[in-house]
Amino acid sequence: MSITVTNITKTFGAQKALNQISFSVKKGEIVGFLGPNGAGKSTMMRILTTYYKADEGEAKVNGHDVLTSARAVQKSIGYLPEHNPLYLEMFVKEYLEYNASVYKVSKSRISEVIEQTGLTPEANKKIGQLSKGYRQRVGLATALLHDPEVLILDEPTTGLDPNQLIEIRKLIREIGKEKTILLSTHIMKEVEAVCDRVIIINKGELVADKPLEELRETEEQIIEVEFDYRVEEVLLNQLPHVSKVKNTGGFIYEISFNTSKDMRPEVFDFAHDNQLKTLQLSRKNKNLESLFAELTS
Ligand SMILES: Nc1ncnc2c1ncn2[C@@H]1O[C@H](COP(=O)(O)OP(=O)(O)OP(=O)(O)O)[C@@H](O)[C@H]1O
Repeated sequence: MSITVTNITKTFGAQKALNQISFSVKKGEIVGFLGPNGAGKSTMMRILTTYYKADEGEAKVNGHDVLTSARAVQKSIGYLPEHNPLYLEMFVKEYLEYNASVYKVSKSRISEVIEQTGLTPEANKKIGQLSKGYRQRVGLATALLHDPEVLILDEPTTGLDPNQLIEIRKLIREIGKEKTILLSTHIMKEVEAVCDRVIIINKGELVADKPLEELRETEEQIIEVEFDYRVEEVLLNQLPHVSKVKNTGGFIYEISFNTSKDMRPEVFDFAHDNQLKTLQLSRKNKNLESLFAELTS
């Protein structure tokens, strides 16, 4: 395992930012760490990168304990913090050389990461002159300098325009062929585009840990229907394959079914048989977005 987290708890004053969190990340996996604002994502990442100490529990990176072997953990990890701190007055190459000297990294490695992160045309520019997307590349290049096995990326695409977003995601996928990556984000599309697995946390609690493949293959579908009058939920629960019925306001219902068969005609017939009018009817497959909404609302 590249990362193992066991029952980690972290409290700030009276607030529990993380409560008994456990998960692991296998070598070579790209795992999305998803959660609403304040869920505890950055706190978990700071514990893994040895910036914060947990109150309870154990965390290991490449088998090294974050508390007792902090140096070995730092050597194994490349970290791109949420607010990527860069010296805007420095030239790209100069900045990487400066960081390389801290890590005692060879000159040839600097050229390697410049090429790998697509920075070659910008290498002689000042960081302050770069677009946000290229500044993120500088952050990624810095995180990669000492050739760590594990990368921890805290919201790496925040504030990027749609083109830069695609480019950076492509780059992360490329890097992910060789490294283990834990990547935090608010963006579900990002997880779907880049990750093998998703971990969702909400208010410091782990609420889901699922392979993306499982979500893609799910047979669950949700039908949103609006009738012209109130319906008892017990009646809707009698429809075949129903797993859940939820009134989302007014006479609108969200009905979940466990089947790949299109259930819209059944719902339509149900309305007709019960002298109801169907004002609107739509079907969506259960995806990461609906799972996230269900688990964090
Ligand atoms: N150094 C700190 N001192 C006090 N409270 C903190 C500190 N760091 C984090 N917190 C609190 O812990 C909770 C979790 O914060 P964290 O930054 O880990 O969330 P997050 O999931 O990364 O959020 P976001 O998506 O907004 O970046 C928040 O309520 C935050 O205010």
